Amino acid sequence: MKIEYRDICVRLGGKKILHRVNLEAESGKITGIIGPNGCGKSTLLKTTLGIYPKDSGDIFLDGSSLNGYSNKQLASLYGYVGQESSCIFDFTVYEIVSMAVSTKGKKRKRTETDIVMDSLKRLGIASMKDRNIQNLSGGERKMVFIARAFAQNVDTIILDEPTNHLDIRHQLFILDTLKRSKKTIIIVLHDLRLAAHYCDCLYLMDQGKNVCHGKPKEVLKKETVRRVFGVDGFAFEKEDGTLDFDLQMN
Ligand SMILES: Nc1ncnc2c1ncn2[C@@H]1O[C@H](COP(=O)(O)OP(=O)(O)OP(=O)(O)O)[C@@H](O)[C@H]1O
Repeated sequence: MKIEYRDICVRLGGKKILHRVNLEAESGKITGIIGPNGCGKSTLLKTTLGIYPKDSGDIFLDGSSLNGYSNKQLASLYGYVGQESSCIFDFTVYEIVSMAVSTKGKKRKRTETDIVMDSLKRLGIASMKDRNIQNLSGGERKMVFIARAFAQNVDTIILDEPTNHLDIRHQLFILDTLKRSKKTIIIVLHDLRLAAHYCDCLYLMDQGKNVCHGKPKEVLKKETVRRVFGVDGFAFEKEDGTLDFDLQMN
């Protein structure tokens, strides 16, 4: 599915946070959102689910406006993995993931157990199924919430810094899993190396506005990186054709 954010304006606590932000996420591609702390990345994602109301602007799914959809309807359209992965209730990993499996109005060939276990296996955490979510580490919890997004069995997954709390092996594993899924992925990333390597398209934001977008090599140019992040770095193509990011540290 293709998602388009058109001219999204958001005001929070009387302050304008997003100023006519645009974004298009193509079907089956990974679209990354990057930008300094506080520039509005999470706010944009939260408008997708109606967590924050829009002042103006609209979001379209495959060309149809989602204006007027309830938060519940919006939540059923996307898998969402927020920054927070804490849970105050005593649920097992299995129970958390099973909450995403919708039984309403769908004739399913697979049982709830199949769907939950497939999602846990996909994330390599099937052995944790009976553990209390509260007793897991931050990284383990993050994996559970990503498994839950897969169990929802929707075309689009939206993730806010999913690599947060994960060790480097799991960061790569998660991004490889998302890439292989061929779903429409919108992802906020801080690590510009991961953004350059894994994203098909990047949107750079600053101070609640779009700065530029395009292929990682076009966005992560030396001048742009210096202007927006205040550091020296740039994306470059390696011999095998994949992209990397060179951060110069003095
Ligand atoms: N509920 C809220 N009420 C008032 N201001 C808010 C609220 N949520 C976020 N903000 C402000 O909106 C701005 C954008 O925040 P947001 O969390 O979207 O940034 P971000 O780009 O995701 O940052 P980070 O990279 O640090 O996660 C910040 O200045 C933040 O303080």
